[in-house]
Amino acid sequence: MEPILRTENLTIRFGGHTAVDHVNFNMPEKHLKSIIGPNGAGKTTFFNLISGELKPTAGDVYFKGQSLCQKSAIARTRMGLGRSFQITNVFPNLTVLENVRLAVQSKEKIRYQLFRHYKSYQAITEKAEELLTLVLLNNKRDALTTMLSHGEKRKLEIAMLLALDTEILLLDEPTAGMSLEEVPAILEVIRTIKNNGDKTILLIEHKMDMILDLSDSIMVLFNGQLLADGTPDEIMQNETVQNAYLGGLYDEHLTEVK
Ligand SMILES: Nc1ncnc2c1ncn2[C@@H]1O[C@H](COP(=O)(O)OP(=O)(O)OP(=O)(O)O)[C@@H](O)[C@H]1O
Repeated sequence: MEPILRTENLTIRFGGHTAVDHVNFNMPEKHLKSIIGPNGAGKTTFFNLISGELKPTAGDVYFKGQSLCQKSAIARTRMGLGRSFQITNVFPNLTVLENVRLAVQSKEKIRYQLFRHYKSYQAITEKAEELLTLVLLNNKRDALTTMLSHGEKRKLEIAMLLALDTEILLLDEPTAGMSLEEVPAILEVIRTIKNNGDKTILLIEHKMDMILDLSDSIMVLFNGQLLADGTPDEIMQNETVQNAYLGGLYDEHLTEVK
């Protein structure tokens, strides 16, 4: 079966530095794959190449077998590749519900262009509320976005990404900058999305316990190259990964690999 997403020799150079170096990877549908690797390994750059924010120097990305090299980031989102919003893209002085409603509306507008009457307005609100419940944020629906904690903002980003209803979700460090108490809620949100069974998820994370808990597979980037790709067990036992990256950096007491 054709993977839903794959890359072929994906490469980008910044001046003399090759940040992503001939990466071949593929994702089966409805799979959750995590990307790990030390700082500067090329994880975010790899994401940006997939989402279309960066153009590769060589190689290509394929969505359901279709080449994406000529597709803009917006075109890729329309096709079904969603990347989490940065919170800077939301309206800080609107409420949480209003922001998600706008995201739902933008998706519906793309599809139907017919949202003028009350019934559809109500449907949008209901969809937004459903998403806020899914990300455990419904209790903050009437709060101004600017008042949210960091963890709550990350949940809002996920709700807005889900509003776009894309088949693939690209989540770049959803727990970055969170307090330890906030992490389990995000873990729960991602687990719920995964268990709903209709999304393919690509996740960049540094928290090893979370990665091992959630992932169907893990790929390891190192100096822009794909060092390994396998099940969590395979990756934990992979000698090359141990020597190059995990060895000495990860033990059972240390939950975050940097
Ligand atoms: N626009 C750019 N111009 C020049 N160099 C860049 C650019 N973007 C990324 N790089 C370089 O490419 C390399 C990979 O960066 P990237 O941010 O993808 O790593 P990362 O694995 O996501 O790291 P982190 O875990 O710290 O987020 C780094 O050496 C970085 O300095």
